[in-house]
Amino acid sequence: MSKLAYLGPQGTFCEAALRLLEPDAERLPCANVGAALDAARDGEADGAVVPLENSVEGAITQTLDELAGGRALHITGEWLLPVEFSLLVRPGTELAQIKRVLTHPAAHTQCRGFIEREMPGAVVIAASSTAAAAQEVASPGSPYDAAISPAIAGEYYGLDAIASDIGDRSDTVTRFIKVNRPGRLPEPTGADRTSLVAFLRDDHPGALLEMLSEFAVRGVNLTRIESRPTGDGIGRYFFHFDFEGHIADARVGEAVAGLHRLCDDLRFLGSYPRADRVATQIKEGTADPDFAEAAEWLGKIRAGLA
Ligand SMILES: O=C(O)C(=O)Cc1ccccc1
Repeated sequence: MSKLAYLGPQGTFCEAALRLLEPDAERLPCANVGAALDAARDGEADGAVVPLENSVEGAITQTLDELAGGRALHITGEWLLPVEFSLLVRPGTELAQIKRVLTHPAAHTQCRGFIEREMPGAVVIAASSTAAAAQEVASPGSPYDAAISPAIAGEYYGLDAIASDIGDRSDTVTRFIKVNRPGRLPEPTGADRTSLVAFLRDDHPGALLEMLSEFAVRGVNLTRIESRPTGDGIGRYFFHFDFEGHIADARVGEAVAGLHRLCDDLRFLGSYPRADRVATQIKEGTADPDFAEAAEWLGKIRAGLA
């Protein structure tokens, strides 16, 4: 049975994702995303499940930064799950009494409308996860009045939901990923995604365009691009890319090799089946046989045979 670390404690959205999609796995709750990834790196767990991005709020930046640094991990799977937020309080607390609300920053930004409308005077404080917020609110003498969390966290920690489905949009989905220590890659399925992190060699006009061209000329469709500060001063960035296809595909392999020539450091983050199972559309002239035929043709030219 595999043991998977996740953003805990019990009751997070991350745990719900894990329970749903790997019901037989042993679960290891961790205090934050970094600790979950380290448990996978150190072998304390076989892998980790962490949130990566949200359809409203965008990236979970802690996850992006943790994957870009430290010992390499590979994404081996992804899942898209709807999230629904509840306002949890100790029994007896009323909406009008709420002054201090605790939750994960990604939940805060997705419930801004409700907070402004229903609790305009409340201060929102960041917690490491939605369930950590609920656990804290439930603890004796807590200075916080409410947590924004999944409803199930209320059941675990003995809190009441005084409002449900408080997100600004009802169709919000979160993308969770499973990571493992580098090893055998998942087989190509025809509906795959590849992720990597690119650190530019030097800053010059058109540097980003040069990277994008490696994808464009080979017909590789990007599905996400994100710049993150390197920490080495204003204006210094590295880039996260997600794109369609598997590293085993010729066009993807060649695009990644092209990026490798352009970059100081290129970190491969994995090729894995897409959660939505949408098959990759292959542009004319960019299928594997097209690359093989072109290589054969070039070989003949070089050998003086054509
Ligand atoms: O804190 C959690 O429960 C998480 O799993 C992270 C998160 C927070 C808000 C929306 C989606 C995921």
